[in-house]
Amino acid sequence: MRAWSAPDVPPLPVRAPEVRVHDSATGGLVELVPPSGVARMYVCGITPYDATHLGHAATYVAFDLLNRAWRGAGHDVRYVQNVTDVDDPLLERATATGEDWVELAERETELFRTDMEALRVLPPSAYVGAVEAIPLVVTMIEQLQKAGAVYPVGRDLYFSVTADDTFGSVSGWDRDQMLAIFAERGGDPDRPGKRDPLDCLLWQGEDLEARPDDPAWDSSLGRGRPGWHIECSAIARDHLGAGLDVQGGGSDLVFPHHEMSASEAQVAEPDVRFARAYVHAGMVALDGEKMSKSKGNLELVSRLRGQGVDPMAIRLALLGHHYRSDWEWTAADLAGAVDLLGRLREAVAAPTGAEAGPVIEAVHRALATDLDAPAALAVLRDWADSTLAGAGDEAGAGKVVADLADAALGLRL
Ligand SMILES: Nc1ncnc2c1ncn2[C@@H]1O[C@H](COS(=O)(=O)NC(=O)[C@@H](N)CS)[C@@H](O)[C@H]1O
Ligand SMILES: [Zn+2]
Repeated sequence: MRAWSAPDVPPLPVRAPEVRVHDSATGGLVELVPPSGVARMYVCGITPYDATHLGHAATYVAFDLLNRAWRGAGHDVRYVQNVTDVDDPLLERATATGEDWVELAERETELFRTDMEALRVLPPSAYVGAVEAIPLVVTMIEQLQKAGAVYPVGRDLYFSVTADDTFGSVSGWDRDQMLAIFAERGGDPDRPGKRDPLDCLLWQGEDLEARPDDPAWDSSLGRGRPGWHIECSAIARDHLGAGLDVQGGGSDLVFPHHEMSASEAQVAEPDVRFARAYVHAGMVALDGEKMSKSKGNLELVSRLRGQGVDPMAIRLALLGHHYRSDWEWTAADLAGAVDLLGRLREAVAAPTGAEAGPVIEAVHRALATDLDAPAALAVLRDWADSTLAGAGDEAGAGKVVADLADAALGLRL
């Protein structure tokens, strides 16, 4: 599947330090020096409807910071992202709005691409849809069958979580916590015939009585469609190989999605840990509740853009919050970002300014420390304030700071 066009990344005169990020599995900071020299990151993509809300945008900007921090430290990055272009929530939305589910997915994926371009998010090297990945999914399920980790319930196939003795190591949750949230996030703990309530769906067999409108594909497993978690295990393994550096997404994916994806991949490739770090972005709320499609409390990037809001002001507002924090989107947030954007642009346009060298070093250090964009913005704001107050006489400082803001933060000033 086509990704989107890449913004240019201006070269900087100095190399950034190696980046350390918080790993959900260990609860600590992990230094992400890619052993293979090429950083490999899988970030879960959208389920293409109600795109691109500001929660989506905040999460993809967060991983864009990691992508840029790796590049700033001199590493190439192989970044893979999926599109969950077949799954229950998408089919339900298509039915509810009377749309063809394929057209809905294509339209919303295209809107997402244009929003990512406007926000200057670097595109993935591979952008893979669940539908196009069905052969990869079937192959991985066949491997899991050989490992004895698959069993049927009716027409469907389930993954047996007891097949993986590291199950639970991504979230660190105990069974009660898992059981409490599993049903809310797509699980079916109470389905009769399952060996363990936490076992998850791998393949949903076609059932023309119960779900006559559902799409289905022929496979060695029979006619059906893939479950959610296995899609990411299979796409990541195929496009990045086992032992990738980061599996990423919003914090609502820690369990069951990333736990199950890792377990399935690890049973398929027992000797290698699926990812060296599991990185999760906080939840953005609106009107007091997490922005979510089911609640419909959404602010869309495209709506703001349609109102003439500069996408760089949207990006700046997102960067003002630490990527792991949960926070509330407000109009005041955006207004503050519009104002700061104006000040930064005025300062970098000044013929001389305060010394740029220390700004590069401080911004790089902030981002290398768990992607601390708010700290990086404070450095830029201080530089702009002193430059606009007439301090410093370094000719060309503005150009250097503008290149830094672009390369490290994706902000085109
Ligand atoms: N309110 C929110 N704040 C921050 N991130 C969010 C929010 N809502 C969703 N996300 C993140 O946005 C990404 C896409 O979410 S999604 O459209 O629901 N799609 C999925 O979660 C699956 N397609 C992943 S394979 C996920 O990483 C999710 O965690
Ligand atoms: Zn995923």
